[in-house]
Amino acid sequence: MGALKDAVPGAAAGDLLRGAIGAAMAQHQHKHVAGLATAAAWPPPAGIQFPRSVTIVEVGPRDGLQNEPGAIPTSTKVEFIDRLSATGLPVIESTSFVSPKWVPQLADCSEVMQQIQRRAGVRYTCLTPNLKGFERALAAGADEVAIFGAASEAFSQKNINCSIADSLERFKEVVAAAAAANIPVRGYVSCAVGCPYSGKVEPQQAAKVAKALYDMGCYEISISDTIGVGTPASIAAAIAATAELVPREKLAVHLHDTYGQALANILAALQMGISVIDASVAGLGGCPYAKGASGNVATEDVVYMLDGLGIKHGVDLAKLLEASEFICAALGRDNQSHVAKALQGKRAAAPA
Ligand SMILES: CC(C)(COP(=O)([O-])OP(=O)([O-])OC[C@H]1O[C@@H](n2cnc3c(N)ncnc32)[C@H](O)[C@@H]1OP(=O)([O-])[O-])[C@@H](O)C(=O)NCCC(=O)NCCSC(=O)C[C@@](C)(O)CC(=O)[O-]
Repeated sequence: MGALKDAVPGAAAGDLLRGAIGAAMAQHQHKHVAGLATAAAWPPPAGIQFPRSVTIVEVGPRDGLQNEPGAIPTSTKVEFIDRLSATGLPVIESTSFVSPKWVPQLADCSEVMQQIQRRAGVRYTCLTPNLKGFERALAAGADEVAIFGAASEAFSQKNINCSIADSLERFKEVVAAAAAANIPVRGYVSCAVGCPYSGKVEPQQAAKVAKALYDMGCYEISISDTIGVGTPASIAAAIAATAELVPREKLAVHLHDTYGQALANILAALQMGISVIDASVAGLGGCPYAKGASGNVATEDVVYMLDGLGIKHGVDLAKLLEASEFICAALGRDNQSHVAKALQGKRAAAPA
């Protein structure tokens, strides 16, 4: 928030909190950021291969907001999603249809889905833990839903109040209802390398749950480091074990950055052929039922790294920065993206 206030001399905090950065200011920022080059692309060193293009799944409006301490107006969430839609991001996980008693921050999920301005080519997706959640998501116009299993029994109990086996039975109902409604279902395997309650998770355990989700009909499985304890070695082990049971091209990664390993872990995943990456603008995020978990890898940082690697992603970094500054101002939060901070610093130093 500090950086944005500095960029807008005289702006009252209340103005920033209430909402929209004005269109004129957004244009001004865009012009300045657009003038700041992103990473120059270098060819990969001999013997190292990366995917030619990557799909970024933006989880900021869901994962990023579910753990916020203060109330966030529905209009702020809607504007955040609409700004993200304008960046070229192809998938925006917009909210969760979970119990409002468990995640009060997303209790306005139906209103959010009904009020966003849908942009052609963008998939607006939602988390659904059970049939009730799926039915609500369908009624609210979700393009796609995600079910979220865990590789750790303890986390499954804390997060969705049932065992892994029971969760898989519930998810089958969601997948069947989604198939009948022609809605694609994505699957998460949370705590794929570490659990806040039971510690280290074996790669085979993550792989087993991933296979169960894939076999029941999920079109993609996101291997998730919920508490950000993974390193390139443990993430690679989870991917390798899972890829023995689920086609590699059906795998994604969802990496929190608690220990500052997320970008390194993504690089390892890219080298293993993974081409779908979850990320959260400004590094927002965290699970209310995983104590100590910090935000996801920042989308801006992922975009910058992909640019440097010459990997296509379709996201406009300048517009992403606008969305990122908007939500940080609305939440009164510092931006956790290194790239956002660097670009803000450059902009502040640039002649007017
Ligand atoms: C799964 C439940 C519902 C079980 O919760 P429960 O208490 O065992 O469920 P219940 O069936 O007994 O229902 C309790 C109440 O919730 C209602 N209810 C039940 N379901 C719904 C629904 N879908 N929508 C709205 N309301 C619902 C239900 O109707 C009832 O209402 P009451 O009769 O008391 O008034 C609960 O534990 C829950 O909602 N958990 C979600 C927690 C959550 O969202 N955690 C954060 C997700 S992030 C994550 O998991 C990791 C991920 C995906 O980001 C990947 C990563 O970062 O690693």
